Amino acid sequence: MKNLAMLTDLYEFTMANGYDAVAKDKQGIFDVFFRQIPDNGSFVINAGVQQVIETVQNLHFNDEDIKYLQSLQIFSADFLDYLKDFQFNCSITAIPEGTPVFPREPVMTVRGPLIQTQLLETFILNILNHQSLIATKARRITFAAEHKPVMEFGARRAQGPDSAVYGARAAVIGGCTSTSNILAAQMFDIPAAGTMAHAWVESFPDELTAFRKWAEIYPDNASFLIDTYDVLNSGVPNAITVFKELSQNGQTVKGGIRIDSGDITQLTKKTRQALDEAGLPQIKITVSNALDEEVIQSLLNEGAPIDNFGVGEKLITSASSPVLSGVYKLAAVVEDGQLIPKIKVSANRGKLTLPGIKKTYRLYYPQTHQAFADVIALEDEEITNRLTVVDSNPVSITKPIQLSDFEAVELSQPIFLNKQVQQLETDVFQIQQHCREQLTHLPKATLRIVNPDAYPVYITTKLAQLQTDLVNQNLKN
Ligand SMILES: Nc1ncnc2c1ncn2[C@@H]1O[C@H](COP(=O)(O)OP(=O)(O)OP(=O)(O)O)[C@@H](O)[C@H]1O
Ligand SMILES: O=P(O)(O)OC[C@H]1O[C@H](OP(=O)(O)OP(=O)(O)O)[C@H](O)[C@@H]1O
Ligand SMILES: O=C(O)c1cccnc1
Repeated sequence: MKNLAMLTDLYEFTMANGYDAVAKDKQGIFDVFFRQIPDNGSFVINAGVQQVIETVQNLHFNDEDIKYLQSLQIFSADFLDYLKDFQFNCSITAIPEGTPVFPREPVMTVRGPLIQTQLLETFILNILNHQSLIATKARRITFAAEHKPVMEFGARRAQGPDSAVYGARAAVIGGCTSTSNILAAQMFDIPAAGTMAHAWVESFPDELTAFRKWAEIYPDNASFLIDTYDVLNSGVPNAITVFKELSQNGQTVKGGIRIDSGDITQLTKKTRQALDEAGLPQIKITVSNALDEEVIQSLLNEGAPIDNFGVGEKLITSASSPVLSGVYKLAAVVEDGQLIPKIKVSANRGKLTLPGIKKTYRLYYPQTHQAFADVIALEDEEITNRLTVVDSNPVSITKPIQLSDFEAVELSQPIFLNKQVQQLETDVFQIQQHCREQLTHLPKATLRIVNPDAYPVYITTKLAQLQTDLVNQNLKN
C-alpha cells in the first residue's frame, strides 16, 4: 500500500498544527458511519478495512513532504518536527469487511492523539467509501444474477488505476467470482478470467479462421466472442464448426461463447438451442454489455439461458448511485484522563451524531438465528435480554420500544492495538464467504434490491438520553 500520509485535506493539517499548539495531550475518538445507502438500498457491505490498516502501518512523512509543508508557511517548527518523527499511535476497532452494515452504525472507530486522529480522516473515508460502495453494488449485481458467476470486467472504465484495482477487490467481496484485471488478480489472489475481444476476430480475414486459430492455441477451454458480424448467421455456426473440430478425437470439448450486443434474451435462447442441437450442451454462454442488476434481473426473468455474466462499467463506477457519503465524526475527547462525549448539532436534524464510545450489536431470534434489529449502545452498557430502545434515526418520532428474548452479537472487533494488527481476515474469498453468511441471517425483505424493507437500527435509551442532554447543553451555550 502506498504511503497516503499526504492524502489529506489542508484543514486536517491546519487543525493538527493547532492541536499541537494548544491541545497536545488531548485524545480524540472518531467514528466512521454512513447515513444514506446507495441505490435506495437498505445496507452497505463494509469493505476497505485492510487497506486502511496497511496505510496506517506505513504512515510517515519524508523529507520532500516536510519541505513542502514548510513551504506553505503556516505550520510551526514544532509541528513539522512532530511529523518528521511521526509514530502512529492510535487504536482502531472496526466491523469486519464483508459485513452488511446499516445507517449510523460506527463501522470503524479510531482513538488516539487528536493530532493523529484528525490527520487520518480523509484517506480513511476515501478508502472505505470507495470499496464499500463497490462491494455494495457488487452484492446487488450478484444477487440479481442468482449466484451464476459474475466476472468483474471494469478496469478500462474505472475512474483511474486505483479504482480499477481496489474496485476489483471490493467487487469480489460483494460476490464476483473472478476479474479480468490481472493486477488485481495478482495482488489479491483472485482468479483471472476472460474471453477475447472483437479485435482478435477482426484481425483475421474471416471469423471462422479467427475461431480456429484461437482454438489451436487454447484447445482446452476456448471462449469465442460471436457478435462481431452476425450472432445467429455467422458467430454461432462458426463457433459450432470449431467446437466440433475440437471434439473430433471423441473428447468432450470444454468452452464457451460470449455475446456482447443486441437483445441478449433472444440471442442467448437461439444460441443455446443451436448449441444443444449440435450436441454441445456443455458449452457455456457468457453475456456482457453495460449490464447491471436491473438488466440482469430482466434477462433472467425472461428466461435467458445465461451461464456467466461479465460486468464492467456499471459495477466498477457504481454508475446508478456513484457516491457513498460515509463520514468521520468526533464522538468524544479524553482530557486529563476524563472522557468527554461530543456531539455535532446541525441545522439538519438528520445529521445529529451519536456521542460517546459505542458498541453495535446485531440481535437474533435465538431459535431461528434470524437477525431482526441492530442496537447501538454505550460501551459500558450491559446488553441484557430485556432492553428499551428508540429509533436511531434522529428525524423519526417514535416511542421507546421494549426488546426481549434475543441473542446479541457485537459487530466490531479490535483491529489495530498497541501498534499491532489484531484480528484481520485478508483472504478476499473468506471475506466474501463471511458476507454471504451474514446475509443469510437478514430478513428476506431487507435483501430485496427494489424497495427493500428498512431494517431497524435502534439506540439504547441511555445513549438517546446522552444525545438529548448534549443537544440541550450545546443549544444553551
Ligand atoms: N433482453 C434484454 N432486456 C433488457 N436489457 C437488455 C436486453 N438485451 C440487452 N439489453 C441491454 O440493453 C442495453 C443496450 O443494448 P444495445 O445492444 O443496444 O447496446 P449498444 O451499446 O447500443 O450496443 P453495442 O455494444 O453494439 O454498441 C445494454 O445495457 C444491454 O445489456
Ligand atoms: O460493458 P461493460 O459492462 O463495461 O463490460 C465490459 C465491456 O468492455 C468491452 O467492451 P469494449 O471496451 O470493447 O467496448 P464496446 O463494447 O463498447 O465496443 C466488452 O466487450 C464489454 O462490452
Ligand atoms: O475477457 C473479456 O471478455 C473482457 C475483458 C474486459 C472487458 N470486456 C471483456
